[in-house]
Amino acid sequence: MSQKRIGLLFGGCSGEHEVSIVSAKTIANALSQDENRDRYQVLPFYIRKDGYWYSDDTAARVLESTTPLSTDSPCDRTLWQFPDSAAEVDVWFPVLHGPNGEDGSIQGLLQLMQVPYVGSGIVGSSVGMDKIAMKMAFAQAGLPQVKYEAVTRAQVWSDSCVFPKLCDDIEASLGYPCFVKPANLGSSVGIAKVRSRQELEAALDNAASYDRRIIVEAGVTAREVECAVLGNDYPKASVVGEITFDSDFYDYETKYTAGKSQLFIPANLPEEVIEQIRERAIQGFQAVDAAGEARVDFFYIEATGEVLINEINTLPGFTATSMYPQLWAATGIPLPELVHRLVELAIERHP
Ligand SMILES: Nc1ncnc2c1ncn2[C@@H]1O[C@H](COP(=O)(O)OP(=O)(O)OP(=O)(O)O)[C@@H](O)[C@H]1O
Ligand SMILES: C[C@@H](N)C(=O)O
Ligand SMILES: [Mg+2]
Ligand SMILES: [Mg+2]
Repeated sequence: MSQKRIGLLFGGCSGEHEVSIVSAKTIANALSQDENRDRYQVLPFYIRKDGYWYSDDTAARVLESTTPLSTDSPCDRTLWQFPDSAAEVDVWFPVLHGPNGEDGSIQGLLQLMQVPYVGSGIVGSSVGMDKIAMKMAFAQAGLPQVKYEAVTRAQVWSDSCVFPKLCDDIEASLGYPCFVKPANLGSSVGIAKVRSRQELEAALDNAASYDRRIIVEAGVTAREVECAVLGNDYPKASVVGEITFDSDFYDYETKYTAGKSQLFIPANLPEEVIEQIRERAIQGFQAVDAAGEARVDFFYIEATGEVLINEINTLPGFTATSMYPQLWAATGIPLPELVHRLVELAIERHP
């Protein structure tokens, strides 16, 4: 059996660049472990923060050191010249979180290349990434979620009385605390929990620096639970996991600093709640037309028994503190088997 060449794409023009490198390292190791050693040859492709592609030794060095390349030095290719070895890839494995990687951009490029790629297609990626579009799709599927308002950068950075009126409306409809988020990001980058008018104004201004689309959500006091999904047309849900932490919310530092959060897998929840979460994870996956992999995040409000869908991540993290691989390991699919299945699902979807 000849080895398949897996084009591992990581880095990217995204606020989650650093997380992507760490996730990609985990996946590269898993693709080279056990039976995967005979199945796959990993070709690393690193996308610098300014969009230039690097392969071979340079990409391998970034992966090994988990240190991004500086954008100060010029690249000897143009933005549209891909490394020659890109033509040798049998299956692409994007491990790019956030804008330009999880939002349908790279999926469009890979689709044009006519080479199978892991994960969601263009629609699933873009609808899953944009929290406003995602919530509309979830609402259409009848999935309960928090109350929210959609905002544009133009409203936030307007010269007139539009901005004060916008803040009045948010205060009236959502109250405090509320969460301000760039619509297209992840790892809590650009997210703020706000408790006052002054914080709201600052948070909207900050979110507008990341994205022209912004979402503001009513804050809930809830347990945070996550469920992993795997599959194409017949997706399966993993066991459910819970995250606890002492910080104000599950922010970037809490997510990626060892010891700042605790994961409980499986979550200690009533059986009917677990089943509801697993069912809704699959409904959320299908509502945005996701494929391959996704992690669906929920709020469980213990006092009322409500389960609210928070979001879907169509390119979930694979860092040491990330839930997706741990949820599958606890469900009986160890990491090398998981990445193998993801490659097989890519081939099934793009025969
Ligand atoms: N409406 C809300 N009420 C209470 N807490 C919230 C709310 N929205 C977000 N949070 C807090 O902020 C965290 C990050 O939110 P969210 O999952 O939407 O962001 P993200 O950047 O897409 O994260 P990731 O992709 O890394 O999971 C949540 O895990 C939770 O701790
Ligand atoms: C990578 C990060 N956005 C996650 O959802 O795990
Ligand atoms: Mg997310
Ligand atoms: Mg989340």
